[in-house]
Amino acid sequence: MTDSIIVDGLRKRFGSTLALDGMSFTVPPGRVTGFVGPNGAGKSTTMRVVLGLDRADAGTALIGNRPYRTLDRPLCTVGSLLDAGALQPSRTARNHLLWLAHSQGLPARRTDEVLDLVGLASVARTRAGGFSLGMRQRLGIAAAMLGDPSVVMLDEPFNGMDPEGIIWMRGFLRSLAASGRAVLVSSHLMGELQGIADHVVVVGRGRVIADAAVADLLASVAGGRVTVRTAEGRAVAEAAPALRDAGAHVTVTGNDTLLVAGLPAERVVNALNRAGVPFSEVSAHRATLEEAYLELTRDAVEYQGVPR
Ligand SMILES: Nc1ncnc2c1ncn2[C@@H]1O[C@H](COP(=O)(O)OP(=O)(O)OP(=O)(O)O)[C@@H](O)[C@H]1O
Repeated sequence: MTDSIIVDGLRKRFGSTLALDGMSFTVPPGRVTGFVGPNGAGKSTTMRVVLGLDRADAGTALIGNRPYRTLDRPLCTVGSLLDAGALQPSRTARNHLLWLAHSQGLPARRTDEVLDLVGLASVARTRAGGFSLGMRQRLGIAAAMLGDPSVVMLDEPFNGMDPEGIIWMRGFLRSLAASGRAVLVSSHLMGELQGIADHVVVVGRGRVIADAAVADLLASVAGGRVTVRTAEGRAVAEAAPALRDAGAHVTVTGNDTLLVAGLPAERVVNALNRAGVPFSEVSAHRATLEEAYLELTRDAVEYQGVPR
């Protein structure tokens, strides 16, 4: 599979709101790309434009080098889940999918295959109106997979899922990428993306703030904070000056503990050894994707709580 999503210079205004302000990124095949940003950053609008549901004022959105509207059999190229609530509550899960399959000229047997795929085979003949949000998400994903698409785009698929559902979703998204599909997943749950996304596109105020491999993003934000534990009483008088001489910013956090910034762990060890300060621990902090995200989006949050 070789299809990508290519978003280039999208602009979209709703009245006085500039929802998209030059949104540009690519989602290549074979990996999970996380699409993250604060409320109102433009994630849903971007996905709607890619799917031809909203028209951009400027810019282009292509799937496999073609605009969505020109695809011959859209469900066979791109599968999407934007709103899990969008179903006929009186239809059974199977009939919902049968109706969709029929409208796209897809064989009826695909409905049973995708119900199996998402773990809903046992409730195939239950009315979807009674489904929990997590089950609706699964049904929405089953619908997205009907045409065996090469591109998959899911808006907040973890919404309403219980822990078991979240574990299932993680494995499912990884398997989609492993089979060569281009996968775009929006989420507020940064912890979830850390486990599954290879790459993240971070957006704020309608444009891209960061477009990077998860590993690179974490390294850039880690900031090299290191915790040091010395022998009792030697943190202030001996370790701190030695580390400051080596160029570190040092905060003494206890009688035998220090927090060091601006010096990698190996150089912290070297400085302590040179000064003859015994220590029992030198540990580098690993930034989480959540920390990286908060740092990147600090200036892009539309609604920020003001402490009173
Ligand atoms: N149909 C619409 N009419 C008016 N304004 C809209 C419409 N759709 C989106 N907007 C506005 O455009 C901006 C971008 O919204 P969008 O839903 O794309 O953001 P988002 O990143 O998906 O946010 P969330 O995480 O809250 O879903 C917001 O300010 C939103 O209020």
